[in-house]
Amino acid sequence: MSAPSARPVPPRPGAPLYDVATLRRVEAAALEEIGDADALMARAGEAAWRFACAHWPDAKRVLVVCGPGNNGGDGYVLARYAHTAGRAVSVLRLAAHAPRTPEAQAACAAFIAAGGQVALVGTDTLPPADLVVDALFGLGLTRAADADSAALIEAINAAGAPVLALDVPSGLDADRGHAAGTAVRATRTVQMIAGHVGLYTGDGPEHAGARAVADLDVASGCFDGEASAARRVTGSDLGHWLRPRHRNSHKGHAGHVLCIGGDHGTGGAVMLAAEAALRSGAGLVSVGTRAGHVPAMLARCPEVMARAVDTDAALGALLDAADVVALGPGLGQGAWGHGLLADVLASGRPLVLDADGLNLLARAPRPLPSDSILTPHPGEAARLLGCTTAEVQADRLAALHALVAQSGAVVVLKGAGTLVAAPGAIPWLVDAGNPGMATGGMGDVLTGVIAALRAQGLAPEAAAVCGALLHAAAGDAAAQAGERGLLPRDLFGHLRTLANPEWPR
Ligand SMILES: NC(=O)C1=CN([C@@H]2O[C@H](COP(=O)(O)OP(=O)(O)OC[C@H]3O[C@@H](n4cnc5c(N)ncnc54)[C@H](O)[C@@H]3O)[C@@H](O)[C@H]2O)[C@@H](O)CC1
Ligand SMILES: [K+]
Repeated sequence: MSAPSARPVPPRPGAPLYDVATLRRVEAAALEEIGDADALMARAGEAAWRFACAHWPDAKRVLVVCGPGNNGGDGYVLARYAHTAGRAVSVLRLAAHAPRTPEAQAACAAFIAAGGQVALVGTDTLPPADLVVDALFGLGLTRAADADSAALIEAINAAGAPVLALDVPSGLDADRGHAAGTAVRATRTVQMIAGHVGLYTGDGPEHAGARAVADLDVASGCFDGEASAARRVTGSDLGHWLRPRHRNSHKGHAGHVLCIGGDHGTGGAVMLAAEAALRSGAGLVSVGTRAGHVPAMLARCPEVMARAVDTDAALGALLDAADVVALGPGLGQGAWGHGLLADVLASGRPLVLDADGLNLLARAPRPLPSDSILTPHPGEAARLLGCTTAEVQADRLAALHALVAQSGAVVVLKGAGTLVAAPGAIPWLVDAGNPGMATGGMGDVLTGVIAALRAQGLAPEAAAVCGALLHAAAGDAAAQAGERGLLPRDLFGHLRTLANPEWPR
């Protein structure tokens, strides 16, 4: 009799996202293969029109704002389809934005030949419309929008109609996810050929709205030899990492997490991390904290083994028993926290470092165990890098790479479009989470989740990305009841549910 087949392993998760330089090369390869630049633009404009019809089938008055480049060209093609379909189409452009490329000029001429009209627009209020199509700037944006373009973008945002952005919401940097000046706030964005990394992190999600990709039938061979800038994962990818437990599991198999932190006045932080670790499947969770917080910890969660760590001996015993240490929530930056960090680093235990653990590291940089995980928010990242939070947010991917290079660790850069990277690996982008999660204590929960997954045997990179995803997905589930007022502890029940994806038995 043959052995029962192994449970199916899903393919490597994540959809590739690309930077502009790579998309330009892919586009060039596609143009070479197709042999006709107008044909690719025709596909883009037609795909965008089909997308508009699918989402706004009843839009009678369609306003298309065209810029000077090929993004504007896509807009002229869409306008021709809309006009031919009998919609009331207005194409508007700034006087300075006459089509400059041969393809855009041809698309504009074809629209006019079909009976369409192009009007010059000032920077004042736009005429009423049921749908505004933003074809002002795409991948070719090279600097913050000039004054007239910025005013036009403001007019699009104030139009009071749904906005469909072609390829990129105009004004957004498609690599960095940064809106240096003003940028279109789209209802939806249809990206051409492949996903653009900047639409998924930083300012990107806010400006792009719901994102889709029109692949324009570009052959997969056009991507040969091209690396993605990031891999996008969503809650449906959790099953890749969260396998069912073996029937004969015992608590020793699920690992022992030690959470350390909770200086005077911030005891709740380490309690949140500890409970999150239990709800994410850690077999045992210990807490080392200030003596005054031990009774509250035990009252809140009797499954936790809470100890005062006011002496080195007490900490040593806890460290000996731990598989993974989560250090930082509520730690403070005083002598107590400083001493704990030094002792934990000396122990060489696998480490998840957060909050004041990171701030102490920024003040006194030192080597970390090679399998450490750091979970900075943009402010902590800025302190580690010696720059401003705004500089981190202006180029989150660059900040992520710099943190990995600096620390040699796996880094989770939190914020909208959380990024995760290990040394030498393509970053992960977590496409989940919501603004309701901008609440004190939410990061402490993430620390506990990641530590628990690490303790259950996931390698550092896997624990970090799966943990960030599990945390964000739990936040989304909790936000079903509303984003405002969402508390970190509202995630606990959802962590438990989502940590157990359905698997055929
Ligand atoms: N080449 C092709 O056949 C295809 C092109 N596509 C479209 O083409 C777009 C890229 O076209 P382009 O490379 O022409 O670039 P864009 O159309 O994005 O913009 C380039 C133009 O905007 C000007 N510009 C850039 N930044 C500015 C600023 N801050 N203020 C004022 N003017 C500014 C540039 O001088 C240039 O004239 C893509 O985003 C996509 O929409 C895709 O549809 C795929 C096919
Ligand atoms: K655009």
